[in-house]
Amino acid sequence: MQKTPSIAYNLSGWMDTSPEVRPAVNDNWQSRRELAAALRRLNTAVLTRDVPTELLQSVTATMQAEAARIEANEVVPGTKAQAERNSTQHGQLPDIFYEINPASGQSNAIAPPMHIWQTDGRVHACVTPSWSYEGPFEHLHGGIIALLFDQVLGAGQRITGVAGRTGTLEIRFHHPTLLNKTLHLVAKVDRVVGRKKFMVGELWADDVRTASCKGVFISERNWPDAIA
Ligand SMILES: CCCCC/C=C\C/C=C\C/C=C\C/C=C\CCCC(=O)SCCNC(=O)CCNC(=O)[C@H](O)C(C)(C)COP(=O)(O)OP(=O)(O)OC[C@H]1O[C@@H](n2cnc3c(N)ncnc32)[C@H](O)[C@@H]1OP(=O)(O)O
Repeated sequence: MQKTPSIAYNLSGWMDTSPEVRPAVNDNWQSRRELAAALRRLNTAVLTRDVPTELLQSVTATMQAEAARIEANEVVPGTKAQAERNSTQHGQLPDIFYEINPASGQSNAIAPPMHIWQTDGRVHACVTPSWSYEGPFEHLHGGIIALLFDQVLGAGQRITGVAGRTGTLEIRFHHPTLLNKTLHLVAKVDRVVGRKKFMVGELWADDVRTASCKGVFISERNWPDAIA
């Protein structure tokens, strides 16, 4: 039997329709974005500077104390729990998804963060991975490329109207992908066969296609249309 769509799980409105990152939904999320940006900066600085041991130890002590101050607050673990709070501070599911996703979340310090938008039946994305994402010397880690593709193809499947999980991702790495450069991704639905959505995508650095991806996403059984 079809589940009754719950407003709390409606993701519509999650994806942008323009290359502009949307403003945070409130001051709390704006502050989280700024903290995430500071954490990314700190991480990249630690990885790319010749830092004296004493300074590293001092910063560690400060950061441990700051982490404890944050941890002293009420625990709200994960997208679902955050959405169920349904408060002005926590926002609705699309807002939360936009902020905390590990590939595109503006408020998630481990996200590069990639920005995704939909136009003309395709999904586009741009991202500028820093030194924090290095794999081979001076180039982007292949596992991070897989993350970016999973997210962009996963976002693109919503064009079909039904959400699903990643079944298979197949990536071909054509050329090394430079760091600290704005990359563009594009994805579209190739075909739909039953519950299987076959997606295709490409990663571009300027006019060089550095990787391409095919993905199969399996529509959720009995999942309400509202999740798409
Ligand atoms: C909570 C669900 C909602 C998910 C939310 C996702 C997106 C929301 C939408 C928009 C949001 C925006 C961005 C996207 C965000 C994130 C994207 C990343 C998503 C992920 O990162 S997600 C984590 C990694 N992912 C998993 O953790 C999956 C683990 N796994 C399973 O949960 C099952 O394994 C499943 C569901 C895959 C299938 O299970 P099932 O029981 O529903 O399917 P079943 O066996 O009935 O097969 C039906 C037909 O699919 C074929 N088939 C089966 N498995 C296949 C496979 N792996 N590859 C290719 N084809 C496959 C069969 O061959 C058959 O084909 P045929 O009909 O022709 O016989």
